[in-house]
Amino acid sequence: MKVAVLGAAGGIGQALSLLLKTQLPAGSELSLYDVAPVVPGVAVDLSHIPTDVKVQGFGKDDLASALVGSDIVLIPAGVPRKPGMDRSDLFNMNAGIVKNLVEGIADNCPDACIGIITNPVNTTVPIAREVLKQRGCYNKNKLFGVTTLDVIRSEAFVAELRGLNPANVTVPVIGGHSGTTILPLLSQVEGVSFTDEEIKALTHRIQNAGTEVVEAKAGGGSATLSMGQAAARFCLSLVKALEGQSVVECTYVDGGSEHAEFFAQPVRLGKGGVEEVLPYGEISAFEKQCMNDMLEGLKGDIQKGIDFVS
Ligand SMILES: NC(=O)C1=CN([C@@H]2O[C@H](COP(=O)(O)OP(=O)(O)OC[C@H]3O[C@@H](n4cnc5c(N)ncnc54)[C@H](O)[C@@H]3O)[C@@H](O)[C@H]2O)C=CC1
Ligand SMILES: O=C([O-])CC(=O)C(=O)O
Repeated sequence: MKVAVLGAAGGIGQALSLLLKTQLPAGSELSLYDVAPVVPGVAVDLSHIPTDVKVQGFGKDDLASALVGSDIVLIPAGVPRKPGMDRSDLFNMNAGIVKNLVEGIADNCPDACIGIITNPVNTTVPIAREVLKQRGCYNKNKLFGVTTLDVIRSEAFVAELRGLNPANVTVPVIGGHSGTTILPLLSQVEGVSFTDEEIKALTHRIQNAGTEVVEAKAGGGSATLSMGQAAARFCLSLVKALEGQSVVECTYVDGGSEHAEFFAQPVRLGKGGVEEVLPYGEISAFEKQCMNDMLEGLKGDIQKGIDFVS
């Protein structure tokens, strides 16, 4: 199994690469690419950890070598938010970065599963689709917006509120990955009930958790460590799936929803990537209202990505 991380020298990239160096199956290869000159050093540093995962670093002119033979490509390359910015404010900087990197994927490892982390995810994933379509190698079962951070935050916050072990808490999160498009299905958390006030407050906290980190970091960036963990969880699920196990994760995918062209919901992963987009089940009246209120915004985010490429 070969996993490439594009943007590997950044805050997310380094945390993610560390987790993958210690948790990928024995015999895997980890390929680290970044335009920052420190990337070979990140690879050397990680290579001193005694696990059976081979790490190689690639600088800005070596994208092709970094990508060739990859089964999974994760993209956390790009600029993070500062206080006062929305994720959509990152579009001007990050849209072109994602477009270029996905062109590289199309040219060098067109069959790889691609996990997009770069914000605004609601828009960068449609950009990736349009690029892959233009290059004639689009497989909707292999393109994912990584929304796992919304899931792990929901698990952490629910467990914290009810004094539970987070390992035993599961919360599906559907929709997109910004503000009100993030829709945690708290009505589906097993064995736990909430008052209407708790539901409102928790939903708001989950939707604004990225901003909570951005403000706490006071200009020093956005979530990197929790995102590293979230991306590692998603990647390791994908590895298991490609090896033949059936695994379910919530992720932002193409074509599985009546609501919007791209939509995050539970997906059964297998050898071919997405095996089945699962129904998200019954939702509460509050969740239905939240969904209706956010759909227009989500569709606008998606269209912006399509327009960028065409
Ligand atoms: N999907 C999600 O849930 C989350 C997404 N993010 C997003 O992830 C992105 C990265 O965040 P951080 O790691 O905190 O930023 P960072 O600034 O620490 O790292 C970004 C890295 O990308 C590299 N880079 C820039 N242009 C590149 C290119 N063309 N090719 C390869 N590498 C390139 C930079 O050199 C840098 O090392 C941001 O867009 C951020 O908004 C952040 C948190 C959660
Ligand atoms: O909020 C941000 O800019 C980064 C992000 O996507 C998150 O932490 O969920």
